[in-house]
Amino acid sequence: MKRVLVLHASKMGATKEIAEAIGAELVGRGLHVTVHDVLEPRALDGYDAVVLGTAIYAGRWRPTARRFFRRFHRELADRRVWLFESGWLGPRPSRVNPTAGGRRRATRIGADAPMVFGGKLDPDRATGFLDRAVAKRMAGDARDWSEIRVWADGIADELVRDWAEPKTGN
Ligand SMILES: Cc1cc2nc3c(=O)[nH]c(=O)nc-3n(C[C@H](O)[C@H](O)[C@H](O)COP(=O)(O)O)c2cc1C
Repeated sequence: MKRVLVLHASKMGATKEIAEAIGAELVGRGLHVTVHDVLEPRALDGYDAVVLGTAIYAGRWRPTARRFFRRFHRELADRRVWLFESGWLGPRPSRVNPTAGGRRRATRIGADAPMVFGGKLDPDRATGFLDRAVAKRMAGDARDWSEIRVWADGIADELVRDWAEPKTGN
């Protein structure tokens, strides 16, 4: 059975919840899925596809996601990989661009540029002066669960098609 690894690099939990929703959608489509913090994997052996999501802080991927990518970029280049970033808050901007670092990493492994989802800021989850100050000013939840499910469904469509058993008996 082919396996999908869904990884999240989250500081306050919003990106982790997006990764869990993606994982649940893929499971609903009959795929074998593991959802983990990006810190966990010691190797990617046994996983045929990877979905990697990171929160964006100050225009950059989380340090744990950057480290993961540095360590595993060769293994990622050998697999189907989808990337997503979670960041913007408030009303949906007319155009949302992935970070420059995210685009560069995607190119390096032959993946599409990261999908960008809205994020969430909850002052109760923020620690540290800066995070608390920003979270108070920009508190809100811009995640669009149907958009997230549709994106995950697109991944499932591609994987199911790629992994379909060759037809016999014609
Ligand atoms: C200090 C701070 C800086 C942030 N910088 C950015 C940013 O540069 N771009 C962006 O899109 N979102 C930014 N955000 C919003 C977060 O990325 C967003 O709230 C995200 O969903 C948090 O994910 P997490 O809960 O998984 O850590 C920032 C938030 C804080 C608190």
